[in-house]
Amino acid sequence: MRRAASPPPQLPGYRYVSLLGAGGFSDVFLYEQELPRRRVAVKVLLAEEMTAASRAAFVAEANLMAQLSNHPYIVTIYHAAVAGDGRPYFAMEYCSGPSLADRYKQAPLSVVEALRTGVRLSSAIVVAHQAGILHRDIKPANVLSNDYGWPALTDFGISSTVDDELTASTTTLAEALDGATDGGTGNVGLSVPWSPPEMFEDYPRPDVRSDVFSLAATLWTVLAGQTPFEVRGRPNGTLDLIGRIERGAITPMARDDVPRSLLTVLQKGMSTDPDRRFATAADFARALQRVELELGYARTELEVPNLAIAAPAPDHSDVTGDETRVRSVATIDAQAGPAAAVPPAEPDASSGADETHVRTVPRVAAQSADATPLDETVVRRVTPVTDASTAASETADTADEVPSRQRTALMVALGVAGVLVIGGVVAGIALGGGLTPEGSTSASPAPGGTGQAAVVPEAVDAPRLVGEPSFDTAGMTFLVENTDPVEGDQLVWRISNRSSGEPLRTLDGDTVVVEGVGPADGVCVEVSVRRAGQLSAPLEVCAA
Ligand SMILES: Nc1ncnc2c1ncn2[C@@H]1O[C@H](COP(=O)(O)OP(=O)(O)OP(=O)(O)O)[C@@H](O)[C@H]1O
Repeated sequence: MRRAASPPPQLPGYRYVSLLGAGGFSDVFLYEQELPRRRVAVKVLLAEEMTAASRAAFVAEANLMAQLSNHPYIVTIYHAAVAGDGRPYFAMEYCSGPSLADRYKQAPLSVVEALRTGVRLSSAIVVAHQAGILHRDIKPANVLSNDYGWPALTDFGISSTVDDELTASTTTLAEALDGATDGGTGNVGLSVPWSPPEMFEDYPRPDVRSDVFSLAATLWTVLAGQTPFEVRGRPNGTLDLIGRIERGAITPMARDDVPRSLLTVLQKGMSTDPDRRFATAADFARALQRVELELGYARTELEVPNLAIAAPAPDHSDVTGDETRVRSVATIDAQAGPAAAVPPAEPDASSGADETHVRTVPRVAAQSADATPLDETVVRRVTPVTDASTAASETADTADEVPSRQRTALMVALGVAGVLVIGGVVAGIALGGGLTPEGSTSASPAPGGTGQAAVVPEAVDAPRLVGEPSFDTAGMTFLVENTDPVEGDQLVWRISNRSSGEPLRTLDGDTVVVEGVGPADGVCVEVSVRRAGQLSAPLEVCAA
């Protein structure tokens, strides 16, 4: 149940106009800024939520949004301060149009608009992921629209959640259910309809694919006019929804103008198994673009500044045989930037096909997608990886560590205004780059807007290769050694040059086996030591 709004604070330089909405921890008001004169939305933390943790989370939300604010499809933050009554607030772009939730409840979106919106939102998500930020609460209500009708992603309140805040707002599932028995309109379960199944684990490990799921579920919702796991005429309480989400029981779309290819893309985006989803939001966007081309619509550009994303090989995996084959999408142009972005490492044509290249990647600063020379030494972007994020990437091989879904033990954290949050710290992410050298500085700040103090850890030595890689029917095999082991260390690896979004796997032992890889496949593997959430510089082993 929505509470009464708090009184709007007196803000020097701003004149209060009206209430825009009341959230769980904050109110949002419309003000008129005097200079420059414009309308702004001001989000104010509630007086009763002024714990250190809530304040930190609030500041973190402002910082995360500010970090992404230049993006055309992310709400712009203008200013943050503390009001005279002691409440922190931030002023942001006023989005005068309806949210996607308002829209779809009025009438489902047309296919062309859903596609365009999907690509635009994907670009916002790509940029967030590139900066190491998972949104974690993508849903129609968090997609506002501005004066031009463009979508504007907002509400990074969950993204910035820190441990303390979760502690402060954690309750049991039973308590949560009290407020969420009506299929997504309850006080607590508002985000359940768009949440991926991994969020219902005892120890959720969301990663970029979790945001892909929520994005696909959001598009499904605006097309269907209802959430994807809701069944009209049947109970749609939180447990009903969670059960269907875990089973992947998407309710068939009750309209016949949505092409099968689009349904297939959205279904793939909502796969129960994260490995079966699109690996990145960019991949998801490309699939939507292919549908646009298939239908003869103009392709919506993916607005990802200064980042060239190589065109995928034509991907027909998400279309079925009885439909029009889609054309592959050309390379998404980089915005004007200082230099070309760094393509994935190519096998060196000058070297023998059977040669195996082994090199330790030097410690480098994280690089934005610009100005990186294509030389032999450093050829990949590096993005921040936190312990939570790296764990998040380990979908396959951490099953032993993660108890199976035990709903009775499931603890549910209540986020702002009924958002269901399950999980711990802000999840940073690894996206399309190499493993992050521990201690490297980052062009894109790590998800440091969490309100947590930055810690500069001790350097962790890269592992070393023992002997030479060998190849047999199993694939490529090689041995690595943690040269300076500390209790709790783990070796982690992933293929580094195949596509963005390759999962990071924990090595059980010291032998890396890359299945199905032959000596001439040009596959590179990076191996790092993970210690207390930090990764060493990677050892890179390439079959080229
Ligand atoms: N920039 C904005 N322009 C216009 N309206 C806004 C803006 N930001 C938020 N609102 C409105 O204010 C209300 C609350 O905003 P928001 O969702 O960010 O708060 P919250 O406390 O995080 O809520 P929730 O618990 O739903 O996440 C919503 O109805 C939203 O539509």
